[in-house]
Amino acid sequence: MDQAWHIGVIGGSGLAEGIGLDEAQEIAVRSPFGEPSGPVTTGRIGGVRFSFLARHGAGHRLTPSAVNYRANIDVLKRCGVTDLLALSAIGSLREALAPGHMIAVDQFIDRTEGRARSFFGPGLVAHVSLADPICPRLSGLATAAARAAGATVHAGGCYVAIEGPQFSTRAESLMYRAWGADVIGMTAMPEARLAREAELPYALLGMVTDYDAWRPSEAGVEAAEVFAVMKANAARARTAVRELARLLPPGRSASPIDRALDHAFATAPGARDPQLVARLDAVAGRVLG
Ligand SMILES: CSC[C@H]1O[C@H](OP(=O)(O)O)[C@H](O)[C@@H]1O
Ligand SMILES: Nc1ncnc2[nH]cnc12
Repeated sequence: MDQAWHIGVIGGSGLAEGIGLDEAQEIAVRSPFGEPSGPVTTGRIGGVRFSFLARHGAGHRLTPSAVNYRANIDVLKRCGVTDLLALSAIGSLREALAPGHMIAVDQFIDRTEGRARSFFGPGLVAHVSLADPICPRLSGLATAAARAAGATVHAGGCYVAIEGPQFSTRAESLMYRAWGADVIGMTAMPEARLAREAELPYALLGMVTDYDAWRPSEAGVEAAEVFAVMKANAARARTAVRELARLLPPGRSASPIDRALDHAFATAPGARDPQLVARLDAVAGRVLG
């Protein structure tokens, strides 16, 4: 039987003020994985439930490396989110992806270092599939929603996630292009990995803010450029979320991602660490009981 949609939205740079939910309520949700970036704002658009979390916290306090991605995903799962839409500022590695455009990415290259990238570990080993890290259904709906909001939207593309906080050197920027990456950012990994472990279909709508550092005749990206383009496009991103609410089919049919953990566990039931299992009550309660 179909269930009700409950869309989680993680707002990135330029979207810390939220997405404009009706009947909005701010709730502090605790996580066994530590401090999330801030409270969750939960509310409605039309008949659809949404929960919003500002990735870098109120006032953009957290660096991409300091964001507790595990706690963020955990609290959204605890709120009952069924699907997760990430909104991010991204640099472009392709001429055709111009500042002001949006892109619904569908692949990742992960160059981040030292971030907690799994809910699982010693005492409960799990391996989920990440071949197709993006949910095609949610991504398709987000693409249509962004187009309905008036944006030029590119469907599909590869996002390389760097550790930051510095932007890339010209040599790195050229190397990522040669690797086949189309856009660059600092936050989608490990966010997308963790969403899959938490059985949350994940899509990422990126707002192109700059051409990074690969164009020979141009200076490399500066933060001011990113903030200015984001400021100019934040309203459109919010409209895209409202359009998404309008475009969602009335009921949510099951997704294979809802069962990503079905065959993922390597550790035998009797060998599992009860403390870790307890921490996983929200993320993996469906399979761990
Ligand atoms: C402000 S420029 C770099 C910053 O912007 C992006 O953040 P987010 O993905 O949360 O929108 C990028 O990944 C960096 O964290
Ligand atoms: N060029 C860039 N590199 C990394 N993250 C970004 N976010 C926005 N533009 C970026």
